[in-house]
Amino acid sequence: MSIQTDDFAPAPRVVSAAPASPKEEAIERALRPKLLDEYVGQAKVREQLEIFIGAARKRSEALDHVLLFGPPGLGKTTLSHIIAQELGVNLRQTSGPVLEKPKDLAALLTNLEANDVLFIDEIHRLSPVVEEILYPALEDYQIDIMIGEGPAARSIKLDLQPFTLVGATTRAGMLTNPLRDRFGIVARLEFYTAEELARIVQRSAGLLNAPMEAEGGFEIARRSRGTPRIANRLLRRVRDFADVKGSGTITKDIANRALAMLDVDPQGFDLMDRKLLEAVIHRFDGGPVGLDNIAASIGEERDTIEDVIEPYLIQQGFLQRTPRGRIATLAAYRHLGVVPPSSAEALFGD
Ligand SMILES: Nc1ncnc2c1ncn2[C@@H]1O[C@H](COP(=O)(O)OP(=O)(O)OP(=O)(O)O)[C@@H](O)[C@H]1O
Ligand SMILES: [Mg+2]
Repeated sequence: MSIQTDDFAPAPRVVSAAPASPKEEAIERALRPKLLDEYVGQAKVREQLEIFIGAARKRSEALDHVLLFGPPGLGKTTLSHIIAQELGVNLRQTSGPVLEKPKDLAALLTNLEANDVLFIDEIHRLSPVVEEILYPALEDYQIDIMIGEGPAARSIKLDLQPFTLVGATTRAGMLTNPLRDRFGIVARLEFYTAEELARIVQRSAGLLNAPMEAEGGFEIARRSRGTPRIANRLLRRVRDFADVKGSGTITKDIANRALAMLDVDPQGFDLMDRKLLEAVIHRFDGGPVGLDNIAASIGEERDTIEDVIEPYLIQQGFLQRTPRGRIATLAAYRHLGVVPPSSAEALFGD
């Protein structure tokens, strides 16, 4: 009998913001809003895009290049699809790490039709040689490609159709300046409010044919770390719980019990969040402590801490990022039921 390595894969973190599996990605696709009107929240970004897309359509021009940035699961990929849909053009999709050689990108670019959208996910991970090709493409819709090899090699210019690049990244800070400067529209996605997430959960429950009371939906929304991907994931787990332990309807009580079983606390924090706060408080006296020390202490990758765990803790005011390292705030002490030292009172008390 062969052993599948999957059997030993660690259980995915229930509130991790990355898609857990190909199956989850398929479900996500089904729940993805297709039009700007169905896209909940991010009012400012939506309003801007509505105007710019409307103008581009009216003039039958390509939309300006768009950079979308923000933590995982907030709707960057969703928005890129919506942009193409609203423009009424094709969407070609790729990602920074996939584009290894200049010719990979050249092939994509030369196949674009007029005003198409090219979506490059994880655009901060483009290799420098590929990025070089992109500059003239973005600016003048032209690329320089090398033909032949050795002494006979020469460079020729190719004209491209006008197109829109939509780049997505969790780390705007890691983009090179010349690349960032070439985006006419830069949109930062923010964490969603509980009310906005409640609307998303309500809509998804409808699509999944899951009976749900409003209060049950709100309980899920409130504990989803401001992230639609997590909201949709928790919804599916709570629905399972409702089917097995209840009558099938997602009530407030069912949601509470299911989320407790999943170790999601009333603040929406999971084990990793609490582990991080506990480490800062107990092992590093509340900080300031550097990222590498935190990473070693909780056995998590630096990048995961910076991209996935920290942003929400910081946004919620449980952690502060200072030049000297991370500091736990009074809210963090209170959340863990630890009496804060006087130094923390002095720093954060009012
Ligand atoms: N504004 C929104 N309204 C409704 N649903 C949303 C919204 N944003 C995201 N979602 C839902 O959340 C899921 C995850 O969103 P998406 O894949 O677009 O995130 P992402 O920002 O691209 O994440 P990553 O950084 O991991 O690529 C989508 O499948 C979609 O169902
Ligand atoms: Mg994405």
